[in-house]
Amino acid sequence: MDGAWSAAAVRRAEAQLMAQLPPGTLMQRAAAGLATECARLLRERSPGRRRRGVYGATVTVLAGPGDNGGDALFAAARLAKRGARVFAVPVMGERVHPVAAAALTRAGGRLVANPPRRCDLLLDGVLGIGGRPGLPGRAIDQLAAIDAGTVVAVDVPSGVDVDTGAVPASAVTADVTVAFGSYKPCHVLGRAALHTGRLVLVDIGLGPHLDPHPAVRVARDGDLAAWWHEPGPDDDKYTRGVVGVAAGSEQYPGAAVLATSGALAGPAGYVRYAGTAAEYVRRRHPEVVCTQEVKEAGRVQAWLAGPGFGTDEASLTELRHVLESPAPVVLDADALTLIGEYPSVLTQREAPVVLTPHDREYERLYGSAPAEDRGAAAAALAKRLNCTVLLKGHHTVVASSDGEVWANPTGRPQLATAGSGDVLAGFMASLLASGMSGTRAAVAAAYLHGRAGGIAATGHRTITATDVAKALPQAVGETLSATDTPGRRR
Ligand SMILES: NC(=O)C1=CN([C@@H]2O[C@H](COP(=O)(O)OP(=O)(O)OC[C@H]3O[C@@H](n4cnc5c(N)ncnc54)[C@H](OP(=O)(O)O)[C@@H]3O)[C@@H](O)[C@H]2O)[C@@H](O)CC1
Ligand SMILES: [K+]
Repeated sequence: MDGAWSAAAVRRAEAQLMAQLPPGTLMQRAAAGLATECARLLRERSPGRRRRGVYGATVTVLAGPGDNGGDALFAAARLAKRGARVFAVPVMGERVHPVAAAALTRAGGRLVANPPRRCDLLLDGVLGIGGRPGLPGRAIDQLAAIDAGTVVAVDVPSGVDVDTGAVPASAVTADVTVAFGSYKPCHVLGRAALHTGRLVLVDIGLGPHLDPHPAVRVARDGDLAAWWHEPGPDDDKYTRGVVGVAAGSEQYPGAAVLATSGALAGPAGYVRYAGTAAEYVRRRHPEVVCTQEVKEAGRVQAWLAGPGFGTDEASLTELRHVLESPAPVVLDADALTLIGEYPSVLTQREAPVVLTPHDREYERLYGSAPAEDRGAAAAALAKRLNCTVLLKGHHTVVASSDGEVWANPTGRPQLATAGSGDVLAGFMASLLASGMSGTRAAVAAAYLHGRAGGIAATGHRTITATDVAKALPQAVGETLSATDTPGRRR
């Protein structure tokens, strides 16, 4: 697992580490890592650039008043020593880190008010973890005026809200963000994650001093491999878990087909379908056992209810039957609308429930739209309803009822396509049926679904939900084989 730590937590760790080191050591570590990454980027081929390499490259620094500007100026001094033409623009009056500015001028760089209109690399050293959201006017003007080959954000893209990932005012949009010591929530949450670009972590030795509980958790391949229940020689289709899917209707049979596709791609051994689209499900998936009603479906280890399910009286009755079962449940789409109208159906439930709202469904459940702090928004709903919440978005967030927040690192805009959520929900129910906890099932499903979207999109501009379902087994295979951690057996 990776983590993202708040600015305050980073400062606490930094203070502990700095007490053991000569002054300025951490800034030099940060600047060295930043310069290395910049040099690597300058060596890369880039369409708008005439030459490759550091020597002769034009590098512009937007330098703010604090240590973030200091990091940028020290890194730029290293590039100037290697022959780059460096121009640094102080963006808060004349306030710049004095020692770093002196190092830059000694190395041949220049402090200027008007840099060249074009540069190969723009270093955003305006604001770091001491920044409040928004940019100073001079930074906004320079960003608009400069045509930069590559924009590198120093530690964080300036202007974003570091701790929440909100972007309430202007902010830098980076191609690459070079983070020091640890990730921060803005790198993985909300709209700020879209400003981050590719994320590079420079190790400055902060790790042992960071609080063991990050503000936001980020799953990695190894987590998935450790959580995945690999079938053993004594397993059969029942012991691997049975998934029940209550989805689709005569009007929306596709939701039933897609949700069962997702369920079939998961680790459970058996998929049962209950609903009025049975004929369509049978035709597409002969391996699914179909009934008309939830009560006829028999025992399952997890239910999915909701996609294409309808919101009438009959649907509410079926939802009640699902919730009466002692099994964990994923509630999606129409089931969320029903829960919004009849919240009492959720009370008295002991087995885990995972809710998968998009923003409008969230509003129906919570009474107001999710706040820009999407981690906090998901956690508030999870706490209120005592459920796991998977809040969908370009960076999907999962929150447990006890306040753990996870940001999903996979996924792409093409996944916002009809039926993609049905596949996700069915797959998640299969993970639950295999014995994963509600939060892990939600985190793992988002992760693998995003990865499947990536596989399906390779070489294509558009993808369908069916493509995503078909790519899920490959996403699982690649994820589980990408690590040496053996899959745990039950
Ligand atoms: N932590 C670590 O381990 C390490 C940290 N390091 C580096 O230090 C960075 C943090 O540096 P930092 O504390 O000096 O804060 P930073 O963000 O540069 O600027 C604060 C200044 O900006 C101003 N200001 C704020 N918001 C504003 C706004 N919207 N618009 C305009 N002005 C605004 C604010 O002024 P104020 O208004 O408060 O007087 C204050 O003067 C960190 O991100 C990393 O790069 C590494 O060197 C080594 C290891
Ligand atoms: K920055």
